[in-house]
This record gives sequence, C-alpha cells and structure tokens, in this order.
Amino acid sequence: MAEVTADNGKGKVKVFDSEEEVAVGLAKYTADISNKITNEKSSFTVVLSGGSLIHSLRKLVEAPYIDSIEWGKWHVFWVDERVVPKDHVDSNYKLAYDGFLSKVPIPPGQVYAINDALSAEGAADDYETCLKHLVTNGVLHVSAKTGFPKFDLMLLGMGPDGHVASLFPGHPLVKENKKWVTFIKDSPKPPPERITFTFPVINSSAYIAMVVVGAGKAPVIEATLGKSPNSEVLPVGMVSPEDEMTWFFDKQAASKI
Ligand SMILES: O=C(O)[C@H](O)[C@@H](O)[C@H](O)[C@H](O)COP(=O)(O)O
Repeated sequence: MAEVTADNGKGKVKVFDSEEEVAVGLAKYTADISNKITNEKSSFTVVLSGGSLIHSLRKLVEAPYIDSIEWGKWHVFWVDERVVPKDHVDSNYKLAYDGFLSKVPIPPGQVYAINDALSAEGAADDYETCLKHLVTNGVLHVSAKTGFPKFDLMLLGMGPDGHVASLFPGHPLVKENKKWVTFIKDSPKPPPERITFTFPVINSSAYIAMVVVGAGKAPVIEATLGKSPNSEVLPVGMVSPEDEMTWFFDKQAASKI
C-alpha cells in the first residue's frame, strides 16, 4: 500500500493510491483510536458526517475490526443532519444505518439520531438538550479549554465548495460561537433544512479525521493546504481539533498539494 504521511502544520496528511486504500487506512485509524479510548474510558463518543464518508467506513465492519472493536462502548452522533424523516433517502441517519450501523453491534440506545418529528429549530434545540443530558450523566465530557462538549472522534467529509457539517462558505452560521447545535433553512446543498454542530463544538473534539477523495475536491484542498493558501478561509480550513487532526486523501484529492 502506498501511503505517505506528512505533517504540514495543519495536521497529519495521509495520501493513499486510491479510495479503496483510503478506506483501509481509515478503518485502521478508527480502530486504533477506538482501542485507545475504550481502554481508558467506559464510553467512546464518535461523530459522523453524511456524504461519501459512510462508504469509506466499509472496511470497519469487516475482519479483523468487526470482532476486535469494543462496539458496546460506542456512542454515535451526527455532525449534521437533514430535517427529513429517518427513513427518507436524504437522511444522514438512514445513510449511516444502511451502510454502517446496521452491521455492527452498537446498542441502539447509544445511537443519537435527530428527532424527526420536530421543525429544524426544534430539532436543533432537542439535539443540544440531548448532548447536555449526556454531559450530566458522564457519557460526554466537556473541554476544560472551551466549555463545549469534547467528542472523542469526528469522522468528517468535505464538500467540493469547502463546507463541513452544514457550515457553508460565507454563511453566517460559520461564526456561531454560543450554541452547540444550530439549524439552517437555506442550505445551498439540498435539502435546505438541516441541523448542524457549530465550530466551537467541532474544534473542541479530541481527534478529527477529514476524509476527502476525488479530483473535484483538489482545488479546495490546494486553497486550504497548498503552498500559498487562499486568503479566504473556507470552513474546512477552520477545522482544528484540540488533540489531533488527520487528513485522508486519495491521490486525486491531493494532486495539487
Ligand atoms: O451534506 C451532508 O449531509 C454532510 O454531512 C456534508 O457535510 C458532507 O460530509 C459533505 O457534503 C461531503 O459530502 P461528500 O463527501 O459526499 O461530497
């Protein structure tokens, strides 16, 4: 496997020959962090995005990880969710359930889906309240540095415009600095109504893996990590977790850096 790892000051950068190799590397990375955290604590809090990331998690449900990971300690969250019913084709919950969660023995009570009976605003408030309960009962910890929840691991993707979660370039939500979870009704990527974690929550997490594949995303990666980064900082360029950032690229996505 041709994997090149470098540190460019914005985190570890792993470049693989193909998306298939990215999936292999991502499974090993996720399993290693899971083992580290589950050896130390009774819960491992993992945040998923939607999009192509879920397909890239496919190796995690295979040997050896399916048997070696302590799935019973996993607690699963979404960095963003579309305000649609959970069985809707646009639902990030459905995407993750069909491609990942239905294949691993995580207790269903530890999978925190959006309340799909509520409005966007109501669902965002409800999700934030759920997170606060989990802080109270010790499943989720709070960052000593920021006071925002500190998730153990976020597995994220990036859109071709440089958005992460439902935080889009130039949108005022990018600057939200009080709420943990907020909502958007004019998302440029359909569907328009979504809820999303805010940057203070994203950046309070311990580990973040940013998984980016395909030539279509190379210009944004160049603008963010290249030798002369753009002066306009895109949302993806604002991602900066407390402990460790790791970028996973295939050759195409990394072709301009
Ligand atoms: O729209 C969503 O629901 C997302 O959670 C979003 O943030 C996603 O991760 C990126 O858009 C990348 O998606 P792709 O990898 O499919 O481009």
